[in-house]
Amino acid sequence: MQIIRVEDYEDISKKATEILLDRIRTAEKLVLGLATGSTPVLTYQYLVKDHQENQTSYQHVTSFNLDEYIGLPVEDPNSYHTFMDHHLFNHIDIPREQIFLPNGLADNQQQACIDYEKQIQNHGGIDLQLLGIGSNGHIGFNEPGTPFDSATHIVDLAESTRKANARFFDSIEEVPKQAITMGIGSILRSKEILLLVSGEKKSKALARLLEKQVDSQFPASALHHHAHVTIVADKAALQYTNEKSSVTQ
Ligand SMILES: N[C@@H]1[C@@H](O)[C@H](O)[C@@H](COP(=O)(O)O)O[C@@H]1O
Repeated sequence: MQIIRVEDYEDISKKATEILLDRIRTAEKLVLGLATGSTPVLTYQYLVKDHQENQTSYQHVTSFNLDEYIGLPVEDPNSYHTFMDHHLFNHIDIPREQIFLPNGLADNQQQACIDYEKQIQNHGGIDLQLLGIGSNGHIGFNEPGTPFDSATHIVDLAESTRKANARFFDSIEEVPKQAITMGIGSILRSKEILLLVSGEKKSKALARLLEKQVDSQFPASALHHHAHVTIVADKAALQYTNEKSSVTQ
């Protein structure tokens, strides 16, 4: 696990953009795993800016998002479909048919999970997975207790996760109670993982992750089972961490 320590959120986003652009520009074909939440927003803005200024192309990129709420129409402002269109897909040249998000509206949800997992595999797996982390250690929507070998599945969202995400909705009652998410196993099958952690509110979760105790009650700790994880974190997020030795400045 490589940890890149930077000053602040802006620098996290610049570093993440640099890593992503390196892969996007050098690969002949690339499968990106993408994340929602506030953390990657500025990274997406920088990717869009780069596309406008340097015409970096996404014609050869396929993307799979980590998760989606169950029951929100695709066009709902809070659906992750809308989030991704608004922050990234509407502004770059990725072909629409190469964009995949879990289907939160399927009649047969179990089948939708199986289909999503198959689609990822049919595209040769994810080359680079972008991740954020929840304060309780969730990755994607994999809440504490999720088996580390889980594939795409339906989850009941933790109250703490619904509360944290309520800021995007008019009230907590409107936050869906369920979501469809890539499993921890799906995430671990990615060839490379890039985890972005910003701010004081993630500092305890990051400190716990860097204790290196693997515990299913703390989903992000599964990342210790992966050989190629890069964490880009700012000073505020790293404030409880004494691991200066393993930190690249
Ligand atoms: N499903 C998403 C996660 O993929 C994200 O990593 C997490 C953290 O969000 P934020 O980046 O807003 O702190 O929130 C949501 O629950």
